[in-house]
Amino acid sequence: MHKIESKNINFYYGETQALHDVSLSMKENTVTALIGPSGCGKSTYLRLLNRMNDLIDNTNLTGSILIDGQDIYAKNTNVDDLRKNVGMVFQKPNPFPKSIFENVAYGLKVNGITDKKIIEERVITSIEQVALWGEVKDKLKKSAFELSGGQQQRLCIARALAIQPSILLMDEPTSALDPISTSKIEELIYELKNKYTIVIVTHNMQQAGRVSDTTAFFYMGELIEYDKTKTIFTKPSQKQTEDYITGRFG
Ligand SMILES: Nc1ncnc2c1ncn2[C@@H]1O[C@H](COP(=O)(O)OP(=O)(O)OP(=O)(O)O)[C@@H](O)[C@H]1O
Repeated sequence: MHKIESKNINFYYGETQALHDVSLSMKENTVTALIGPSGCGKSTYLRLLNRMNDLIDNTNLTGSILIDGQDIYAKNTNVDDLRKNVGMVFQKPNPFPKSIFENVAYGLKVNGITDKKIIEERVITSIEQVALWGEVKDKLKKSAFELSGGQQQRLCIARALAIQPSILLMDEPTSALDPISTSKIEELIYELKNKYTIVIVTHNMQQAGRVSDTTAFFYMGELIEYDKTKTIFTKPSQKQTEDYITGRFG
């Protein structure tokens, strides 16, 4: 069974169809990169996986998305539980105006965890998981805004991990970061796939090549090609994929 299975997805913003008959499935503990030129539907697809598009008015979805075999758009789906299971990290680091500790503890508290010891343990584990502990252990009470952009992004990943998701969605997580921070996040993604299933939108082809097991190439709302990353970058079967990865358009 696939961890994520989407079948015949069509998605509309009002009259505009943003995704056309997309079927895409991902195995557990893998990293999948979504690539393609601007406006091709990558983020739209990503946001369907934790129902973030529900927050936009006048949208319509047909087709089905199963996570662990359950239809996430079924009437009885609890969207809060879904979003706990499917964490998300955005393009720009978006820490809350709170301390480093509170940023990571926040989601736990919102989800009803009150035991201080459990909160502390989870905060520490999550910060360790993103390889940030050494850099922040002496200033957990300081504002998260005092961290560098790269540290803030790792903190946001820790915040997402603290609520123990099994899937992590990342929408261009390094596009606002310098090369050193970017490589730290890439190393982290590589480590995290042992425990999580990761889907990452990236404009950076080298990054897709470095971090992902499989790559999906989207063009104008269609999934043109989906294969092992190595195959996509060395022997794509579609001309459009080849043109894109060789920089002929996009
Ligand atoms: N909130 C929205 N309302 C209306 N149309 C939207 C909305 N968000 C995206 N779209 C449209 O849907 C299409 C796909 O957009 P999407 O953001 O998914 O593409 P993308 O591949 O992620 O692009 P980028 O790489 O530039 O982020 C585009 O035509 C876009 O204009």
